[in-house]
Amino acid sequence: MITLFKNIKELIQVRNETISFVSGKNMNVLPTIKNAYLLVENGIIADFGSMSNLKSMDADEVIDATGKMILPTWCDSHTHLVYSGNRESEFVDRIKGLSYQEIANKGGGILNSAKKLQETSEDNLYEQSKVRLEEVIRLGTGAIEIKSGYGLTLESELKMLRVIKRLKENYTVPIKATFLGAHAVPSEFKNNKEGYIKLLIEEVLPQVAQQKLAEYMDVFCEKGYFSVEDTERILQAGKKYGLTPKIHVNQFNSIGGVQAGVKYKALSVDHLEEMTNEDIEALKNTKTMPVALPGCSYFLSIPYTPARKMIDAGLPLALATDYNPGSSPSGNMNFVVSAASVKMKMTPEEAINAVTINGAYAMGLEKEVGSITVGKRANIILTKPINSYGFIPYSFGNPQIESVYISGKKIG
Ligand SMILES: N=CN[C@@H](CCC(=O)O)C(=O)O
Ligand SMILES: [Zn+2]
Repeated sequence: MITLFKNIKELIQVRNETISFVSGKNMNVLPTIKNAYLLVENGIIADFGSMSNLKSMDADEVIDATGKMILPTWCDSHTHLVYSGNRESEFVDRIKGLSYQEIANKGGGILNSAKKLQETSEDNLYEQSKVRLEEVIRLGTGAIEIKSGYGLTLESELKMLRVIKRLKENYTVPIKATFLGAHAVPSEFKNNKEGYIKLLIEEVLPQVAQQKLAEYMDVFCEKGYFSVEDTERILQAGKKYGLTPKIHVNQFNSIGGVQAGVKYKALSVDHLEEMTNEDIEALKNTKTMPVALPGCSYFLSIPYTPARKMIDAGLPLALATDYNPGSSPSGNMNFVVSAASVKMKMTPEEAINAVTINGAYAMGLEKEVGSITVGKRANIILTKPINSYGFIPYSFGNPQIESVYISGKKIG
């Protein structure tokens, strides 16, 4: 099957070769071709270039993209999309003045979601999760990472990971699974965190690895959750099973989680709302991708990751939704692009690089998605007629996507 997209007003994020990620000043460089064509063969990008170089050919399908733009789909490298129910009542509690931490201390928060998930059947959890996955694909997400971490028992963590596996089997978007057993200390272990860590290391991790249910592992390294020492122990245990870390750090406090991530060669360190100069220094010249989650900052009214300071210091940055019921109940990457520009002062070029090539790297998918490159999957966004790609962050809340193609097939 050959599909030709022709007369594309601007083809965005074109890279002749696969690159890992962009950092510092290069984040402000977004290569494009104006008046372009894109050729897709059997779901893979086969060719692209300027319309003036298009040779005559027999395509099975020709799509005239006059006035419209094409970009690679968004790469959402941090989500908790598999969850049960919602936490709307906590949202109302926060409106009335309680903080996220106060709600968590009262047994709400992650523990509230864990209780709901434990009481939900695997089939029902799958049904709830697939609705969210389909929704975010329609919003332009074409590769996604999903974490466990609302199970907090052997049985329920495995249940979550099996749901992620079923999503992988039934959808063609690339999905990466992350084991986040160390998301919170369950109430049964309230005064025995050590017991829970032992359970994770000695019982849950070996099962996750044996059943090949995750590519990555995560720890919520934060005051009141898991200390740097706990984090290092858990990462060390996961390393034995070949699980690469992608960790939650510096959401509320800078306690050394960034340094632990770098030490254990984490693929990414995520959140980073609180960053010291030492944290920024620690990330320099490493392969660990910093990931900012502006939806969480927006929803919890906490600081935004200091993107300007980090990029100006030469670091790369990826952006993701953190889609979860407590701190970011939205998987809309278009909002993330906009919030990054409006609130974090990232240029449209920086924001688009952060949600495409850098996002792909942050989940180990940079060879498959994240740019318009021959040989990559044809996971692409066709915009409505717009004047420039800067219109996407500018027109916040107004969808500029006309259609989404996954492996060359139009969705919906
Ligand atoms: N901070 C830790 N975990 C999630 C939120 C979990 C929740 O509140 O349910 C996050 O990334 O924001
Ligand atoms: Zn998260």
